Formats: sequence, C-alpha cells, structure tokens
Amino acid sequence: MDKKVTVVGAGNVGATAAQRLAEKELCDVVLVDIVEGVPQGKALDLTEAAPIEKHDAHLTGSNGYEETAGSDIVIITAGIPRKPGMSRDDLISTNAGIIKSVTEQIAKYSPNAVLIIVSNPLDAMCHVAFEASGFPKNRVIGMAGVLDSARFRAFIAMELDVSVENTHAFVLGGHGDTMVPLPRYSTVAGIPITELISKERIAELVDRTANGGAEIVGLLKTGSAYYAPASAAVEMAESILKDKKKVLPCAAYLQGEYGINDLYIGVPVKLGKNGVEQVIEITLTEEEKTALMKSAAAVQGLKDDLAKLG
Ligand SMILES: NC(=O)c1ccc[n+]([C@@H]2O[C@H](COP(=O)([O-])OP(=O)(O)OC[C@H]3O[C@@H](n4cnc5c(N)ncnc54)[C@H](O)[C@@H]3O)[C@@H](O)[C@H]2O)c1
Ligand SMILES: O=C(O)C[C@H](O)C(=O)O
Repeated sequence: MDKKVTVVGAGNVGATAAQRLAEKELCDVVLVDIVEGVPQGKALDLTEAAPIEKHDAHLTGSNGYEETAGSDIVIITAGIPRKPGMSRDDLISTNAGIIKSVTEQIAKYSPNAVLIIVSNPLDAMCHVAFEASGFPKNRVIGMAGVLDSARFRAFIAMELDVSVENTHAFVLGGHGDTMVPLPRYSTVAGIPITELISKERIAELVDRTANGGAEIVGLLKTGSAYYAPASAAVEMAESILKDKKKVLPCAAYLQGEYGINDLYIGVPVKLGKNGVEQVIEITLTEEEKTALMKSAAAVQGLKDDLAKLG
C-alpha cells in the first residue's frame, strides 16, 4: 500500500482498528505495544487472515518506534481503560504519562503525521499529545464525536425501525458526562428526529447516548467498548488518507470558534489530507450553547488538572 498508519496500543481498540484498516485495504499497518510479543503476534495473526479476507495490506508488530517511521497517520490507543464504577477522568494521571512518552517517540519518527488520539480522558489526552508533539493544531485530533454520534444513530434506528444508513446525528462537546447530543441536527433521511420521536423519548435516547460508554463498561466488566470506537477512528483515518473531506464531529483545538479558546472539544470539522481543514460553526440555541459551555468548563478543569500533574 502507498499509505502507512501506525496504531499505538495493540489492545482491544488498537488491534480492532488495525484489522479494520487492513481489511478495508486503506494502508499498511504498524502495531506498537509495550508488551513483548503482543503486537507481533496480533500482526502475524491478522496477516494470516489476509488470504481469506482478500487484502494485501502489510501488518507489522513492534515494541519500538523505528518501524513506524514516515507514518501518514498515527492512531494512539495506548493506556488503561476504565472499569465499572470509574469515570474516564479517573484515568488522567496514568494515561497522561503514557500519551506523553508515546507522542514524543511518534513525533521523532513521523514528524509529518496526523495524530488521531483515542485514549481517555479523550479531550485532556489531546492536550497532552498536542503539547508533546509540537505539531500544528490541524494535525492533532481526538476521536469521540464519531463514536458518540454513531451510538445516537444506532439508538434512533432501533427506535424507528429504519436503516442505520438513513440516520445522521450530531454530538458536540467533551467526551465525558457533559457531552451534548443535538436532536435538532439529528435526522432520518433529512427529517429532524424532533418530527418523528416524542420529546420524552428523545430525552431518553440522548441520555443513553451520553452514558453509552458506561453502559458497555457495565456489561463487559473488564474493560470498555472497542468495536465501535475502532470503527470511528478508522472512519476518521479513511477521510484523511483519501482526502475525502468528510464533515465529522471530532475533538479539535479551538481558538475563538464557538467562543471557546485554547481548548480541545468536540465540534464538526472537515477532515482531509491536512487533518482538520475547517472547523464548522453551527448556530446553537441558548440551551445548546449553555450545555456546550458547561462541557467546555469540564474539559478546562481537566486541562488545569494536567498542569498540576506537571
Ligand atoms: N475516545 C474514545 O471514544 C474511546 C473509546 C474506547 C476506548 N478509549 C480509550 O482507549 C484506551 C485503550 O482502550 P482499550 O480498550 O484498547 O484498552 P486495552 O487495555 O485493551 O489496550 C491498551 C493497550 O495499551 C498498551 N500500552 C500501555 N502503555 C503503553 C505504552 N507506553 N506504549 C504502548 N502501548 C502501551 C497496553 O499494553 C494495552 O495493550 C483507553 O484509555 C480507553 O479508555 C477511548
Ligand atoms: O467509556 C469508556 O470508558 C470508553 C469510551 O470512552 C467509550 O465511550 O466507549
């Protein structure tokens, strides 16, 4: 393949993302993890599936970074997931250290890459990677909104018994308890769901979406969601690799947009070969604005915690 993507963290999200990238024949994939043998074993296993899955992507596993050199995109999933009873924010001190050291290595070997951050707490980890890489803001992006809106889309399709392909949904804000699903901008074949589903029922679907991560953690008990998160990261990677310029909700570094400054938060962006090519500002009602500002305040709190961690 003429494109190369590194996935750091060969655990649940990372290995599933590697599988999807290869099976869609988007790129060659380098899987990196600190555990000896795991990235090598998973890359070999995926390579042995290739004749059956009919793809020619090359997969390599490594415990170092030399093999990652010259990557077009790096998806960072390294770190610990939460367990039942924990919030994503409880992961901040452990994962900040991991993301900092991983990003420094990545920046050294792939100075022109676009980084897609997955590790939690997502918006805070974007700040860590942004600072540790020294990359411009358009090349450090967080994955959360694509996942959160896919969850909302799945719940809308289940509610109305329609194809998921007919559904569109928007979720703004930080990837935490204060995320902001936007029913007015969520549609079925272009029809706003506010025309199709009662207010009370929409409120329930919004609540289920905002708690979608915790719902899966409660079921799995030993970790968090990975199939949908991997799909979401790969949709972002595909838009960048193919310069598709899809408009997707992603965590982007805002400098004045939506009245928010110097903060990573989920907003609609255009994703192309340069990463974030445009932040799209949509009109919000007073209620939606208040919810977004509350979410921004929560992310700012985590950013302040990072500064204290040093
Ligand atoms: N943004 C989102 O929407 C979203 C969705 C799902 C998961 N997540 C987050 O992604 C992270 C990974 O989740 P998972 O389910 O894949 O966890 P996992 O435990 O299955 O995998 C994590 C992997 O990271 C590796 N790792 C740890 N430190 C490392 C380092 N310094 N260098 C390289 N690899 C390292 C571990 O060995 C492990 O294999 C978690 O923080 C989780 O909360 C975020
Ligand atoms: O909920 C988690 O801890 C993982 C992830 O952020 C998710 O939304 O599935």
